[in-house]
Amino acid sequence: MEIITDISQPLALPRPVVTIGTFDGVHRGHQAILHKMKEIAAGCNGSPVVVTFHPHPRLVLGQHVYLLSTREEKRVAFAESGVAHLIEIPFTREFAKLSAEEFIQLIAQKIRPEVLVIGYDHGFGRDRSGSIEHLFHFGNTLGFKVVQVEELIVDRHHVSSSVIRWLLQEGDAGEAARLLGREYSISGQVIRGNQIGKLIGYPTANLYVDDPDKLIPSMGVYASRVICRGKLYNGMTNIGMRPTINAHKLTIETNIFGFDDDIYYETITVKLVKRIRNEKKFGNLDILKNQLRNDQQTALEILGGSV
Ligand SMILES: Cc1cc2nc3c(=O)[nH]c(=O)nc-3n(C[C@H](O)[C@H](O)[C@H](O)COP(=O)(O)O)c2cc1C
Ligand SMILES: Nc1ncnc2c1ncn2[C@@H]1O[C@H](COP(=O)(O)OP(=O)(O)O)[C@@H](O)[C@H]1O
Repeated sequence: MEIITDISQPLALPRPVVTIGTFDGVHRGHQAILHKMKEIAAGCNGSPVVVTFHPHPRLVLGQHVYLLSTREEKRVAFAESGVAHLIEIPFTREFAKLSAEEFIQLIAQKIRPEVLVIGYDHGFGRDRSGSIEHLFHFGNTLGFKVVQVEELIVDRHHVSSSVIRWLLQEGDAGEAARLLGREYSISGQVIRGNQIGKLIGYPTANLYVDDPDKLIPSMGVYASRVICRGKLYNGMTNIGMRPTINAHKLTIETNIFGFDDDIYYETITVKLVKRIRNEKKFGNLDILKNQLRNDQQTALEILGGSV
């Protein structure tokens, strides 16, 4: 996948079939759009092109939001979905001032789309004032076809980035995964903790998350899967303050099943499968250790397999 971050000059992409959006999470609704785009591109010997923005427009416009995907995660999701060219427009306050018409003219001049595939609620240009009706109109005058993709509903939820954010902030990792089309994942470097994990027989890899805007789901204990050194393991993850050891900082820590090695400063990815319970304050480390044994059992029932 080619990544383009400069559209000051016209691009010469072969028969571009284009979609435009912020695509936070690259969830099942987004995937339906990407699928349609690829299908159309395959039918006309065209190339699937995604136009997105970085940083996320809401962050630039001062409406803070915790995001489902980092820039890198979004890139990986697009590449895996078969996108040929990814155009990441640097989003600035200046850029946000473009009217709907100016924005679409810019896209038409620099990218020359043959087809524009768009979601059901797409708003573009200043204050998202451009609607799908505008697009059909501009398509006619600027010479591209517009295809709209229907809204996707999964388990009675409208699939949208904000619904998935809400589910994760409620701790419902299972339902979030259904809407995302994959488990919600967090990647980071393994850092040192208080060395209590090994002492009680459950070493935990503590994650340092580099991106301050990455959404951290609600505190609690989760059944998880872990990518470590290129392999997938079962595990259990605690997101919390660890009241039992009187710690005061939010940590994300994972006991990886069937694994025993030093992975300090290595990067791992934790995929949250399902929430097991709330974090609690236990009277002593022995009681916590018993609880961890039960958690491991519960996690294995959810994940299937053995330690
Ligand atoms: C699956 C799991 C569940 C946990 N649940 C709790 C909990 O309910 N309460 C708590 O205080 N700490 C909990 N912890 C955190 C432990 O206190 C922590 O792993 C231990 O203090 C080791 O910390 P260290 O990695 O800094 O050495 C949990 C950890 C894991 C992996
Ligand atoms: N099965 C495992 N799961 C997680 N970490 C493991 C495992 N086996 C070994 N380790 C190593 O042990 C470290 C965690 O041990 P722990 O005593 O909890 O130390 P810390 O307090 O520094 O996290 C991890 O960072 C990793 O390097």
